[in-house]
Amino acid sequence: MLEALKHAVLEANLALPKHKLVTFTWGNVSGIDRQQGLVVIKPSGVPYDDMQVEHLVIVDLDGNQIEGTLRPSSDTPTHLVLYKAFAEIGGIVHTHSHWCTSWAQAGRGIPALGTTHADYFYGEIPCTRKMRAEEIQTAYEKNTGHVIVETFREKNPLHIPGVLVMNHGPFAWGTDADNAVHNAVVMEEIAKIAYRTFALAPGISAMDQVLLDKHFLRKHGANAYYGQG
Ligand SMILES: O=C(CO)[C@@H](O)[C@H](O)COP(=O)(O)O
Repeated sequence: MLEALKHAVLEANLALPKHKLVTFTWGNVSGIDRQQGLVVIKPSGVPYDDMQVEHLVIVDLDGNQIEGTLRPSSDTPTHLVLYKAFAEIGGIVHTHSHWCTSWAQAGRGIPALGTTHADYFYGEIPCTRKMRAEEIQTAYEKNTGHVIVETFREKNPLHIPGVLVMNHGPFAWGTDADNAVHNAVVMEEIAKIAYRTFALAPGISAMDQVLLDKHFLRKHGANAYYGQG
């Protein structure tokens, strides 16, 4: 069982440079086995070209390293906070993809401006608040997870499968590691399209709710293929 998850997480990590979402060793992908309470995650600092399944690290939800000789991703505590807070998700991606990271550095959420967005995100892709100095100086990665969870207090993480961490970059998630990468790719495309939309129409408002409903709910509502109700 865990072998299959390890291979799925490896493939998801290797998809990041293929989709040009990362440079060098930036970014990371994890997947969770909810029955065993174990998370498989990318090893820290390993070039994607060199990455093998035996390099992957397994941790429990308290962060104890269960398997693997390398250090787990430096963002592991963030992943673990999200797995504990969002019980429905099975995979998490963090990247420094250019367009999403630009919106995150500007501290701006990405409003829903068109159907490309509406097919995957049921409203604005939010940006977290700025982290306080003491949050950064103590348990930075864990607190990054906490500000994401705080941002989603009134939101369904399956309806908005991603977030922009202010001054940092995007995190995306999904039903598994592969779905999380899919959402990360879509998020980057949406960020690029939205930037260009604002360049053409600076004062533009978010799309009408009726069109947002139509597109999101026909793809993710009850009985939809993706089953994300
Ligand atoms: O957020 C960051 C750096 O700002 C991370 O994405 C690193 O770029 C990758 O760290 P490892 O997963 O290799 O530890």
